[in-house]
Amino acid sequence: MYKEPLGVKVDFETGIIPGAKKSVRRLSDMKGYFLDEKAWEEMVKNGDPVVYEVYAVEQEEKEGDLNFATTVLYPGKVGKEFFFTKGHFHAKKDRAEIYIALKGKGGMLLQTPEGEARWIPMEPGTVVYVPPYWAHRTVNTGNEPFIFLAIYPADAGHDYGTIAEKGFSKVVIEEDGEVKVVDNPRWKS
Ligand SMILES: O=P(O)(O)OC[C@H]1O[C@](O)(CO)[C@@H](O)[C@@H]1O
Ligand SMILES: [Fe+2]
Repeated sequence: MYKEPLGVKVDFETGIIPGAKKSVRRLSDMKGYFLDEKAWEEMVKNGDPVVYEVYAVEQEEKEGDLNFATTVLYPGKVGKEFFFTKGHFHAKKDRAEIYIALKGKGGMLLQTPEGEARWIPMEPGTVVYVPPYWAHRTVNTGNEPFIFLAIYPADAGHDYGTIAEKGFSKVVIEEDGEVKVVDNPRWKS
């Protein structure tokens, strides 16, 4: 009747959670996500790098329960665009989430269903509150792995479709040696 409590030690240096389910996203898993399609194709041909790894401790999809996961988002760029996670709305759209940055440098792009975007820079210790209804994507703007912990309702689910199709209204690029958050030229609301 009662579930067993759990204490695990997250390795803040590597992001590894012992016993967690690991998934790996390579660049080839992210077709259509980056603006520079030629650069994407070249990089997929030349080694198809791992963009990020997720270590997840997940429960049954029931209201009231919680999941947690670390993500190790590697440094890199496709063209001018920094490596990022796919990004998603929650399938249950009104579910919120908390992110805690552990290592490296990056940020989070958030967006309403109408396409209003926000950028929140993240460094170790930054806690980000993702309110209900906001899509969210993390971006590595540094040159070492960007590692963070996410805590989310077990019944939140993932809706990747909208973002896969339309992307975010902003993109995070490097220009003149600077990190810039600019309008996505391909965005259509
Ligand atoms: O699910 P995405 O967009 O690939 O991003 C990965 C991260 O987001 C989560 O889905 C939580 O929002 C985690 O599994 C992981 O921390
Ligand atoms: Fe989420």
